Formats: sequence, structure tokens, C-alpha cells
Amino acid sequence: MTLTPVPHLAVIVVAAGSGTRLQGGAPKAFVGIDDRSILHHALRGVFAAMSAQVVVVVPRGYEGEALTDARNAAGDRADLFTVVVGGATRQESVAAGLAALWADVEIVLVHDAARALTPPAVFDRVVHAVDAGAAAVIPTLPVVDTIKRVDESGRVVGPVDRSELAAAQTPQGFLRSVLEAALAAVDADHTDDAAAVAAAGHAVVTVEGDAAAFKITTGPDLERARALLATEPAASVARPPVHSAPRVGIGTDVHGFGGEGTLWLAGLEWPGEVALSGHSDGDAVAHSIVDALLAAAGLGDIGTHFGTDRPEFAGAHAAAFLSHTVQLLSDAGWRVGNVAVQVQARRPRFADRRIEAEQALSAALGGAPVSVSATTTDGLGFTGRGEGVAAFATALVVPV
Ligand SMILES: Nc1ccn([C@@H]2O[C@H](COP(=O)(O)OP(=O)(O)OP(=O)(O)O)[C@@H](O)[C@H]2O)c(=O)n1
Ligand SMILES: C[C@](O)(CO)[C@H](O)COP(=O)(O)O
Repeated sequence: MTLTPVPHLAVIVVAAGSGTRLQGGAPKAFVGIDDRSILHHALRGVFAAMSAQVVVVVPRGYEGEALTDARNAAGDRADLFTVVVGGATRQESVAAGLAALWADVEIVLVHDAARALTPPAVFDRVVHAVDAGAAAVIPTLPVVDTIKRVDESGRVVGPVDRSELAAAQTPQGFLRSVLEAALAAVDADHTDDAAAVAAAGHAVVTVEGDAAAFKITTGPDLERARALLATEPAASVARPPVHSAPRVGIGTDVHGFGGEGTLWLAGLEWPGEVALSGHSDGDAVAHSIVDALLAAAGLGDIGTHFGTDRPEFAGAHAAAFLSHTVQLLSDAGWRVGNVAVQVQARRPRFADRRIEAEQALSAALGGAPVSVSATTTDGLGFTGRGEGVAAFATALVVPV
């Protein structure tokens, strides 16, 4: 992973456009490329390229979705992003992003979410050019088509010398003071930030862009992005692990006796024992593990993913809960390190089946080590009176 070590740097990701040319059924940044949105892929690229404040500018009403995308892309760098509402034009959205910058930011990049597959190397080139002294830097590609000037009726009125043209991309990089002053003084709506800065009298320099930094504007552009991700995900866009360190989590669960059928606990059936009650099988041991894993990964808790509105988990056993949790973790870039769980119960007696329980839970977690311990509470409390079972779990998750 390339992490550009430039202090006082921020990236504004503008994602507040409506996508009228794409017609994707949602604001463009929230349209899916694969199972992830354009914004998610754009933010993954940004977080892969650098460690900096990231301001995400979105349409009103999409702040929640943007937070989820940003959280998934940022991994353990969630303290670095801010989500703000944009304006009616791209320029207004950039201004909204600028207003949210931390006080110590000196260099700012403005990046289109729509250029979702921009490689980290483009960010590097832009940042290094600003860091080396340029007030304004844009990545460009040469224009490859023959260009004509046409009139309103579509009739060609003359040639254009393409040798003096370049196609502008993003991220565009600026000294913060220069961009802020240019946008404060601007009296026209420009389609990119470099135009506003140039209108304010500053030189704009170019660095090499990249074909993969194309802007998803129309349906065929979206198809191109889909094809790139499907055929060469590693080459077309950086999809690195976004977490840099393991994390721990804690979970507890309690169920009372009084359910129907036989007891299920710690992933095992216990013939002859009274069942626990609950929406599922009442397996407090498995549920505490789910909570510990989700907490470790920052993915909420069991109610977030297995609420009573999920009929498929009614009566479900540990394996269903744990394997789905492993999938949620995997989607967010985590795998299970290990789990330790303690069960407090007068019955059932765990001594003879402790290893069997560890093996069942481990298998449901795809082989991660699970330690199970059990204790009574000397007759104290609801577990001591034999009214129910309590379980306490800790879990370690590690970056994939
Ligand atoms: N009011 C706006 C308009 C555009 N953008 C952002 O600016 C980038 C480039 O704009 P464009 O590709 O033109 O996006 P849209 O305006 O959404 O597309 P269209 O012009 O087809 O409606 C996009 O990431 C878009 O989300 C923005 O943040 N706020
Ligand atoms: C900023 C930009 O992506 C540079 O090419 C572009 O100007 C913005 O998109 P639009 O299609 O011109 O609105």
C-alpha cells in the first residue's frame, strides 16, 4: 500500500452530483459497480493512496449511506473522514468540502467520486507536485481523437489543434489558501477547480493522468468499470486490506430456560436438558460470540444483523449465526483471530463436552480457535438459581 507521508493534507471527495447522464436510479455515487457503490470504490482508492483527512460531499439524505461506505473503506482510519452535504453545482460542493477541513490542512486534493478506479499513483504524482511547490496541479491525458469545432446545428466550422489540448482528470491538488481564495472570488461556475484557480491568476501545472481514472458519466462508462473490476480487480484498482491492526471485542448474552424442544448451547444439542427461550434457539454462547466479533470489527451488534425481522434466523442454530458473522467480517476486510467464551450456568454440565463445544464453534467460524470455559456461581443470581444461562465472550479480529 502507498501511504503518502505528507502532513497537513486533505482530500475532498465530491459525490453530491445527481448523475443525470448515467440515469442509474440513484445519485451517481450511490449506484453499484459490483456489490459496492461507486463511492465505496472511490473511497477505497483514496484510503489506499494516503493517510489524510477525507471529506466526503454527498447529496442531502445520503449522509447515512455515505457514512457506511466511508466506514467500510476507511477501516481503522474512521477518525479521518467527515461527511457533509453538497450543493447544486460541483463548485458549490467543493466549497462545502473546504468548509469542513481541519484547521491545520495546508494542501487539499479535490477528487470526483465518479473517477472511482483512479490508481494510487495518480494521487502520489499530484501530491508530490504540490508538495514540491506548485500552487495548482492537475492530472491530464493527451487527447487522442481528432477534434473539430462545430456550430449549433452540428456543422463543422473548423479544426482544433489537439497538440495543445489535454483531458483533465482528478484528483486536482492545490495549496488550500489558493483554492479557498479562488473560490471566494469566483464569478462563474467552472466545471473543475483548476479553472477557478486559473481565473484567479494562478499557474496550473500538469502531471500524467491514467486511463483507469476515467469518469463514470454514462451507462457504457459504468459497464467499463464493471468489466475492469470483474476481470482484473487487483490491477485496475487498488483493493488493499484497509485495516492496519487487529482489534478486540466483547459480547455478552443471557437466555432464560423455558423454550420448546431440547436445549441447544455452544453449538451442541443437549438431549434431556430444558431448552432456552429466544427468537432463535437461545444459544447464549453463540450469540455472545457474534456480539464480540461484530464489536471487534466495528460492525454493530447482533440486533443490527440478526433482528427479529429476519425470519430465516427464527429457530436457527449456532452454525447459521456464526457462519453469517464470518461472512460479514470478510466483506469488511476482517477474519477471526480467536475467540474465548465463558458460560455461567448451573446446567448443563460442560466438563464432559467442553472440547466438543470448542470444535463445533470453531468449525462454524471456519476453523478459528475457540476456547470455552464454564462456571457455576455458587447458587447466586439467576444462573445460580437455575433460571437461565449467561455467556461472556471476547474475540480478536485481524485484517484479511
Ligand atoms: N452538485 C454537484 C455536482 C457534481 N458533483 C460531483 O462532481 C463529480 C463530477 O461531476 P459529474 O460527473 O458531472 O457528476 P454528476 O453531476 O452527478 O453527473 P451529471 O452531470 O450527469 O448529472 C461527481 O463525482 C459528482 O458527484 C458534486 O459533488 N456536486
Ligand atoms: C473535474 C472534472 O472531472 C475534470 O475532468 C470534470 O470537469 C467534472 O465533470 P463534468 O462532467 O465536467 O461536470
